[in-house]
Amino acid sequence: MKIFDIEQLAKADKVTIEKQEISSTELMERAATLVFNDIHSKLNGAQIPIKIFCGIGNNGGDGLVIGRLLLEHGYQVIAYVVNYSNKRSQDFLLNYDRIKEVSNNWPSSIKGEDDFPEISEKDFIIDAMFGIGLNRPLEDWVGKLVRHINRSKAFIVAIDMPSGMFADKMPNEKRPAIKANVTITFQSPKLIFFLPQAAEYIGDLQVIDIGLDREYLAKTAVNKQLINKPEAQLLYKPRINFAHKGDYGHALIIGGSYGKIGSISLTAKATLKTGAGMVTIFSPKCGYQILQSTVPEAMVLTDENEETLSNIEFDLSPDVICFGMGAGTSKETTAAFKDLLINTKKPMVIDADGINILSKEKELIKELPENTVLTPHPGELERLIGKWKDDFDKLYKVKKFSKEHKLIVVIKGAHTIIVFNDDLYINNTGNPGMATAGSGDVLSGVITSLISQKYEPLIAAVFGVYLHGKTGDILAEEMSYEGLIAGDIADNIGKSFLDLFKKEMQSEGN
Ligand SMILES: NC(=O)C1=CN([C@@H]2O[C@H](COP(=O)(O)OP(=O)(O)OC[C@H]3O[C@@H](n4cnc5c(N)ncnc54)[C@H](OP(=O)(O)O)[C@@H]3O)[C@@H](O)[C@H]2O)[C@@H](O)CC1
Ligand SMILES: [K+]
Repeated sequence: MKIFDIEQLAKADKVTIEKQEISSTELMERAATLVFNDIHSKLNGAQIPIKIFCGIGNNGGDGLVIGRLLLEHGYQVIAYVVNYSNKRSQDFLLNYDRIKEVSNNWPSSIKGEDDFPEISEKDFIIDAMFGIGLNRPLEDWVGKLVRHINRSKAFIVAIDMPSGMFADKMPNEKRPAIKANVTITFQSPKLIFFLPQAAEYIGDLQVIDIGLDREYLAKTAVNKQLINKPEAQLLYKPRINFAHKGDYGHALIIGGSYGKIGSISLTAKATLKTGAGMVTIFSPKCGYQILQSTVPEAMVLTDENEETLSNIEFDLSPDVICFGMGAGTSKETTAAFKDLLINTKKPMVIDADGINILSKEKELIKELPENTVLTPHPGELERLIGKWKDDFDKLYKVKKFSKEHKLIVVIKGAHTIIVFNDDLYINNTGNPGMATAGSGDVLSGVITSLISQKYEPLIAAVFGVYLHGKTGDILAEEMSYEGLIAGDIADNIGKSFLDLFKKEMQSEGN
């Protein structure tokens, strides 16, 4: 799914109005009716106090339409107009009159702190103060109202965006925004919704298709995509009949040290389970017996050193090399990694201590082949690119790093983001159960395996992250978040392939 900028969405609104020959009022009615339907289906007529905070622009207009429809269906509604400006939009004004026809009262006006209503934790709040039109800091008293609503512990549904949130700046103490339980957004999610620091403001995300012009949406280029099943299906390469194991490549997994052999065992298993034709593991001597018994399908080569990697020599020509899991960052291992980089130019996946070594020895980065995939977790990423001010700054720095070194960076997190040049691929599978030891080792194996099967490295990263997360989602249903461990993910990657083309009873939401 494309993720549009707010300028593109505003343009999409305009184009839709022209091409569908409808008024902006009708488009607002359509969008707000879809929100109403959703809320109505959940509240099911419950007589709980609903308070709607409306701005004076079109987001406020949405709030007034939702309020009118709720009143018409017998709900207890109080609508407030937050008068932060005198520049009321036309569609706001029209719906201001319309709600009065139903309630027989004008909405209450809030002009300052004295007008703030009491909010109980039993209230149901609809936040329609600001949407994508927010373009400057909130006035002091409006910021206080936002904090007042947040303090209430009431259940909050934000319309289009949590009010106070800019599309391109993180909210913080000085820049307050509504902390919604649910955000119902129109047509396309906004990038900020997927950044970790925004999670506490967004709550559960719902994207509503309000029928904006399909042609405009299809033709408009974006550099951000959300990866759900339909996108993943397009990435899959069917296996051919009469295939030979050589058709699916030979992956070489290098890593491990005394006490950390399990990591490469997980990576190797995931590489095999994702479909690589052959896997060879290169580990310190101490890994030999463990690996032969935990992953009998893989071949094992060992270093001359007992406990850590010191000299990575092999007489084979792998299609891809994955380096780093459990390797440590000792002097010998660093030197061995350096020799490996200088002597081989195979496609590479670098994880964990591989990234830590690159962070310490920055000049090694230029030895990485183009399109190498790096899979850092937040700590490893910070060591690699330095501290960032906020999540937007992090993306800026990673894009710069990716462009400068021609690398693919997989920023692991609740929504893992794959960065290549200026393009972002935001994964929408996975769950908190996957925050478990070794989960990253499995991901490296999945990506390595896909590269070995001749997927382009960028596709392998995007598709691999999707499959890894999807496997976790399928397993969480069977065994709970708590019960899920990395070995389960490695063992069950196949389920995510099966799921790719399984017919759903209902089409997948977001
Ligand atoms: N277009 C369509 O057809 C559809 C639109 N839809 C809905 O419209 C929403 C966008 O509406 P919107 O453009 O009117 O902006 P909104 O977010 O309501 O802000 C109101 C205005 O406030 C102003 N302002 C900004 N910052 C400020 C500040 N700090 N303090 C004080 N004032 C400030 C600024 O105006 P300015 O003063 O800069 O001229 C701004 O325009 C969108 O999110 C969706 O909910 C849907 O109905 C679907 C159909
Ligand atoms: K809002």
